[in-house]
Amino acid sequence: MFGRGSQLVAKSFSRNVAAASFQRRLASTKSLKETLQEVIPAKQEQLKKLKTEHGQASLGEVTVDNVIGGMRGLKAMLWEASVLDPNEGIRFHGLTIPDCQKQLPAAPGGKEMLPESMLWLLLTGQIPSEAQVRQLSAELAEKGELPAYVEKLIDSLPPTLHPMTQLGMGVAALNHDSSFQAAYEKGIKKTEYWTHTFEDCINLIARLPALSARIYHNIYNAGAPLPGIDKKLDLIGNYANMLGFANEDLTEYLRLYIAIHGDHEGGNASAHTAHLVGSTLSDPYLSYSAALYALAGPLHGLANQEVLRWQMAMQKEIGDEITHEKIKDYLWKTLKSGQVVPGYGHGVLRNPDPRFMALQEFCDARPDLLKSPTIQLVKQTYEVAPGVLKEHGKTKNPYPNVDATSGCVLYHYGLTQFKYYTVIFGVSRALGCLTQLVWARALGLPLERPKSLSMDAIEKLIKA
Ligand SMILES: CC(=O)SCCNC(=O)CCNC(=O)[C@H](O)C(C)(C)COP(=O)(O)OP(=O)(O)OC[C@H]1O[C@@H](n2cnc3c(N)ncnc32)[C@H](O)[C@@H]1OP(=O)(O)O
Ligand SMILES: O=C([O-])CC(=O)C(=O)O
Repeated sequence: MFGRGSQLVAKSFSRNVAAASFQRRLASTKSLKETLQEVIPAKQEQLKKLKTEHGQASLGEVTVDNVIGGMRGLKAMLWEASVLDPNEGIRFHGLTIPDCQKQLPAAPGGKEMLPESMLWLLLTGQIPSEAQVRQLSAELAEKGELPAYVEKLIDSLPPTLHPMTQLGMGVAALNHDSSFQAAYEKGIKKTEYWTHTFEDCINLIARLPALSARIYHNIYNAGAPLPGIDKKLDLIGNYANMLGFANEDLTEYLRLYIAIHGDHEGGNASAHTAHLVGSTLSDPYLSYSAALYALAGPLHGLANQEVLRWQMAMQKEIGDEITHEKIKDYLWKTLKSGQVVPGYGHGVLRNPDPRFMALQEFCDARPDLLKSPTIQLVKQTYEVAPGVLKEHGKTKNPYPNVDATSGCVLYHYGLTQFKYYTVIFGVSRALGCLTQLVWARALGLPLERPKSLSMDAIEKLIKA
């Protein structure tokens, strides 16, 4: 799929990062905040050097297409934790998803990397030791209870209100207790911004499972008991428990899902929104609440809900005897009616999404998932859709993105309420968005304010 040369360079780079990180993992017992404190000065120095030595270096020109085409391809944002390659997909501090699967600590008795481990990697660029991850899980459980006023707010919402609307409201309301906002009002120095931002980010990540589970409970499970936080469980062990799913396979799936959806460089709509809002020094709760409403759009995170809706409509129409020919006809019907095929295409990727591949591998390793009609239909659609989209000739990327499969596994395990699926994505994307907010404060990044142009102004510039 990729050039052999670039594959070898990528492999050796990833091995080097992996070896260095592994040594650190064996050695360190420092807390997340202490580790972060250690790595900040070198990054601050790197930024200073870039500014003073290369501030005027060009990274490419800006075309009219960039301006009117959703800024596609424009290199215009600093984002530290991950970089997306159009062909290879995402790397977190240089590590691919398989690298992370090998190196990041799992839950006791589990196999999948923990989102806590991914958070550690995103924030510090280092692989944590098991002891460090257990300590972080315990800290998150300790901080995970919702304040009573937020419980009351969520309980007062109509169950017909979309779960993503509820999640954004709950996250915004948590800013009542923002450490950053309180410290800013008191008048702290800029060098102290990051510690308060960090405190808010950790508190928010800790509280997302209880908030998200409460939303699920109120809408789909009212009347059933809602368990509290178990201080001995990891973040997602608790989330699954509070959702009412004690199934260990689903819990492992959620750990993998939430770890790999955590960050997708900075230009995606949710990450970019968090960064933009955060650049005004809005606190992490308000910044991430805004990001959630970008994630709730069907061209972005909500596509995982749309895939299920689309797939079920297809199944209803073509019946139980599913063939490639029938799927092909349904794909053409969707395209000819002017709709997009959800779960396919991407703003940057030009190959199948490695997150899609990782979730497919999870299914391939489990006979019950392989037998599931919902998951079989994902595979059959994957066998046909790229050909149809190529023939249709519009999309630059005819391959599946992560949303093509993520919800189908949830459906198989009994989490069938697909309007809820983007909330799970929202629990995950906090890892990357909040990491960047901490770094934006530690690096003193400025207010984001690009220049816009009217069409007349563009024409004037072209003539000049
Ligand atoms: C986690 C994530 O956010 S992953 C993305 C999730 N979203 C989806 O799966 C929704 C379906 N996909 C899409 O709508 C698009 O591929 C996007 C929004 C993801 C990317 O959009 P773009 O970067 O503009 O894609 P691209 O440059 O290939 O678009 C060119 C044309 O192909 C169309 N196209 C792109 N993907 C698809 C698709 N899956 N089905 C049909 N048409 C498509 C676009 O709508 C556009 O049409 P237009 O010229 O009439 O406006
Ligand atoms: O990168 C993007 O534009 C969309 C995406 O896949 C994500 O945010 O996970």
